[in-house]
Amino acid sequence: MIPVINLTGENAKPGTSSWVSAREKVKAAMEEHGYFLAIHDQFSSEASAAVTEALKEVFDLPLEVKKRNVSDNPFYGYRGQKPSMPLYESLGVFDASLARDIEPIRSFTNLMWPSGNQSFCEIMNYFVKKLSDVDRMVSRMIYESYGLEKYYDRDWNVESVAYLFRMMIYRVPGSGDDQYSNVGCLPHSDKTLLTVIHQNEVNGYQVKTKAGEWITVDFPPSSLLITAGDSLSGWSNGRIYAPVHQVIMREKEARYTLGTFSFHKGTIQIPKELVDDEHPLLYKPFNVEGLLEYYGTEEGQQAPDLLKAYCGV
Ligand SMILES: O=C(O)CCC(=O)C(=O)O
Ligand SMILES: [Fe+2]
Repeated sequence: MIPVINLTGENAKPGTSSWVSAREKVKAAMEEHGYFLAIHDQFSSEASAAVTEALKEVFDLPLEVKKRNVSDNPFYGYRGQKPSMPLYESLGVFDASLARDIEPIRSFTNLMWPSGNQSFCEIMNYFVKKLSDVDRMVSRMIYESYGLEKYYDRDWNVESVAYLFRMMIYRVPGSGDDQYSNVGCLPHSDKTLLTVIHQNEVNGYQVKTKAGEWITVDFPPSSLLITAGDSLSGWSNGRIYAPVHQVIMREKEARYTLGTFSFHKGTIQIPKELVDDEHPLLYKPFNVEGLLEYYGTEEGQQAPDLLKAYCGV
């Protein structure tokens, strides 16, 4: 039911026949489900344990310290204390150069611990690199699978794609102000191109199928969840599905996750190759700032199909 794709070994080597077959599986999963679990051999269980410890350490800091994590965009900084999501808190680091440069993570670390925290900085930087590498591998596969590799370097480079890095905690139900809520995260689709999530061993992520059924995603060890967002769905002229998902906490331990969220910095325009009689143009050119802004409005919140309401033809 849940697509699982191996992105290790030959499958991760562009040009090999294994890569081509993995690529076709990625395309099929993204069109049918809008997400898949990637099997990935790069995280040792020690690295996963270390990053979970680091997440505990940062979320254990006093609220006023976490609230120093502010951003111009309300979606990119500290989020928490929301009555509708009493178990949830998250911290964000936004910077285009995140994948190549330790500086944004270092300045976030220094904001949380003015006297420094080298091990936190190193483990987060390691994960940001790995997750954004997977984002780049998967996006390359998607471009190739549509025969659009000629646009890949133009579209998915350090100038055009920005990575938001987000750390998240979902506390055990009963531990928040609302004793009865098990809502970790309310239903939504991501506004990203792609989202890549790593979790500790606690499940809770649920995704809604096209048929409207909720399924809980059970992450195998060392796996990553790759989800398509509205930006990529729009770019693909609706071929790729951006699934609605939520987090429901049913376990006795907190769930810790971290993820990279890729955003296109300029205007997204559907490639002409993806428009034909069978696939008439669905969206006008759009940008993600505008989409996020519209999402924040009353009208955007009510829209049954956000992208269509925002920039539908
Ligand atoms: O933490 C997770 O598993 C998912 C979080 C999520 O859906 C989001 O931040 O958009
Ligand atoms: Fe999400």
